[in-house]
Order: sequence, then structure tokens, then C-alpha cells
Amino acid sequence: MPTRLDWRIMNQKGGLSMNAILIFCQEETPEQKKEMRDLLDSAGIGIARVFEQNVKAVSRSTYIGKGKCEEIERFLQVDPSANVVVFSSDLSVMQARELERRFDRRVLDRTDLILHIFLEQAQSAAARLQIESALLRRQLNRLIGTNVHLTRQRGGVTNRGAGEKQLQLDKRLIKTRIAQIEKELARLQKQRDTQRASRLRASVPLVALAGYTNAGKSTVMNGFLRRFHAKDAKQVLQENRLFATLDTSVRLIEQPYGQSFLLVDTVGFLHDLPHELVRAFHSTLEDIQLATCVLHVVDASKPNYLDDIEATETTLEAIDAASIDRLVVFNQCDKTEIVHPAVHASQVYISALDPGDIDFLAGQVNERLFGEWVERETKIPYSDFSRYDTLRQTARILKTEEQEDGVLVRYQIRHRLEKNIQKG
Ligand SMILES: Nc1nc2c(ncn2[C@@H]2O[C@H](COP(=O)(O)OP(=O)(O)OP(=O)(O)O)[C@@H](O)[C@H]2O)c(=O)[nH]1
Ligand SMILES: [Mg+2]
Repeated sequence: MPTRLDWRIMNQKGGLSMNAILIFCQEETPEQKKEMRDLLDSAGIGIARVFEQNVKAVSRSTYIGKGKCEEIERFLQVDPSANVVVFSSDLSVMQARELERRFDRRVLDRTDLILHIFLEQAQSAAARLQIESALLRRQLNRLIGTNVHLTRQRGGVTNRGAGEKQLQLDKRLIKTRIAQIEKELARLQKQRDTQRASRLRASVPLVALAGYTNAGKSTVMNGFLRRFHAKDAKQVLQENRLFATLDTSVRLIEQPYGQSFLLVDTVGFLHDLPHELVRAFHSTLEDIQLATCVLHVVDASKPNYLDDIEATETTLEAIDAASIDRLVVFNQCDKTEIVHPAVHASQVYISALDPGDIDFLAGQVNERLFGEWVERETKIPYSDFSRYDTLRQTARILKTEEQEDGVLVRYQIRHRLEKNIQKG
């Protein structure tokens, strides 16, 4: 809503192109550096210049210290086209404020950047509101104690008194907006609770795709949709971009023999996800908590995939989902030497692009959800058509034999589905 207020982030929506100075501060690994660049790319921000600094003693006011700040300031004078400064590390309120004052530019840290991507791309009302609320809270923190320099950036007001007044007004407007958002979020939460309750009543198990961003969760979902669903089932967006998915999508995966389940695609995780972001993610992650089984999708072709697994596990713990039954799906095996499809204990190796591998994964999921196949025999009286019908839908019929008092049926069924065909 109030674009005027969020001069730090939202004013870019007008179409101004963003060009950044990117500052690495902590001897990041090549993978971490690539991830920062990918995040900027996802946010649609170009890179004018990269500065590197191994900050040993973090400066309380500027993080990187006076010398580095001066070097950057000199660069900004020579090349004023860079209109934003991005830090790979998270900054305190005080540091961000001081750096913005010195550079006379917007300063974004990693969290700002992620929120920025979310704001641009999230579709659902709840996700958008949660992100807006997180952004406004950060903005409010930075405004507290701020003085006239902001007003200078807003359009040349130099009168200190007017600036203070403007600041008070902004703070009040932000607080009012946050209160409005909280109210609206509570209403949406109620709506979601009702939808979930009806889903649970339908007694179809829920399977959640979770994992690091860009691991291939949406591709796995589309694989399932292509394989098991009617042709017009709406596919979800899969893209080589961090945070391609920002809203959850739930689809019914209809399989034979009563093995249908709901599959939910969720937003990707990232390492060191700050608490406020986990909160902003929350509405999209609630589905994971209700899942019977979590498919933790990993990009097995990344050299540092173990770090990704750890980051995902940490986030699952943070949302109280760590105790849910888990299948770790090592995906993108086609880019590696790993033999696929294969399974070792609760680890499955696949390529989501291969329909045969999706079938294999479905088999593993079915076993977790519905148990092993068991072989049974029963006699159904001719008068009990409906039981025979249920049996046909839920079991693999192996043999039927017509007898005087009914049909003798031999069949295979997943043992947890047996209760569905017990004599009524
Ligand atoms: N070669 C190969 N590419 C894959 C495989 N699975 C996914 N991809 C590609 O990897 C990229 C990311 O896939 P997505 O399914 O969008 O990843 P995601 O986990 O949903 O990512 P976010 O929504 O950003 O968290 C896309 O370009 C996919 O085509 C795979 O098994 N093999
Ligand atoms: Mg996705």
C-alpha cells in the first residue's frame, strides 16, 4: 500500500532500474558468493562493482570500517549509476542507518534482499501481507532515532523541524498500517484453518515438498501432476531462479488402488534465514506442519548440498516439523554420477525430469503412507455390490471365483487401506 513510506524498497516498483555495489564482508565461500549473486539476479538488481573485505572486527557503526567506507564513497562519486549498496551480511539498525547516511543510497542487507524478492513475487494475500508487515517493522526500527537526513533524500526539505514532523507522521502511519495488516492476517488465518479442517476431514493424507531453494520441488510436483493427474491439472512454476515459488500450491495426486494423497509445494529455504523471515514465510509453511510425510528435496548436483540439507533441517525444526516422517529425495542425479532411481533406507535418488524416476518415488511415498502390499482373500455375497466396488477401487484384484453364495476374491492391498474395505 503506502509506497511513499517505504522509500527504501517500494519506490523501485515505479520501474527504476537498480544497479548495486555488492559488498562481501566475511570471506564467503564461492557457493555463498554465487548465492548472493543469484539473489540479486532474482531481485532484478544488476551489479556495478563488487567489493571484498574480510571484516575481522565488526564496526558498530558501519560494519566494514572507515577506510572501506571511504573507498566506496570515492567509487560512488566516480560512478554514480550505482543506486543501491548491498551487503552480504546482515546489518544492525544502527549500521544500516549510518551507511545510508554516508553513501546517500539505499543500503540493503541479505534479509532486505530476500524480503524484496518476496514482495515482488508473492501472489497470495497472506504471503504479501506478511512480507509487507516484516518490511514495515524493519523500516520502523530504522526510523526510530533517525533525523533529518531522510527528508533530504525525500526531496530536498532542509528545514529540520519539518523533517522531524514528517518522521513522526511516517512512524504513526507505519504503525497504523501494521495494525491493519495484523487484523487482516488474523482473518485470513481463520479462513485457512477452516479449509484445512475440511481437508483433514476428507482423510486424504498430506505430503509436503520442502527443501532448499532451487532444489527442484516444483519440478517434482509437476512430475507427479503429469504422471497421475488429469491433463488439465494446473502445473506449478518451475524455474532456475532462487525463490521461484513463494506461495504454496496443493494438488490432489490421484493414484490407483486408493493411494491418493494431497501434495503441497512450498517456498524454498535458505541458510541463516533470519527469524523475521521465518515468520513471513509462516503462512506458506503451515502446511508442512500438518503433513503425514515430508519429502525433503535436495539438489544432489551442488557441491555443498550437505550445507543445504542442514539449513533445511534447521528450518524444519524452527517450524516444529522436525518429527514428521521424512523421505530425503536426492534430486538432479542426472547431473551427477549417482545411479538413479535408487533407494537406501529413507533416501531416494532420482531425476525429477525422468517420468520413470517419478514413478519410483511415488512407490516409495505410497509405502510410507499406506504401508506394504498384503495379499488377502474374501468372499463377497452377490447382494453386496457396493463392497465389491470399493474393493475394486482400493485393491489389485488377482483372481475371482464365482461360487454359490458369492464371489471369492483374491487381492493385494496396501495394509493401511484395509480398514476401508472392512465389512460395514
Ligand atoms: N537437470 C535437472 N534439472 C532439474 C531437475 N529438477 C529440477 N531441475 C531444474 O532446476 C531448476 C529449479 O527447479 P524448481 O523445481 O523451480 O526448484 P524449486 O525447488 O521449486 O525452487 P524454489 O521454488 O525457488 O524454491 C529448474 O530450472 C528445473 O528445470 C532434475 O532432476 N534435473
Ligand atoms: Mg518452486
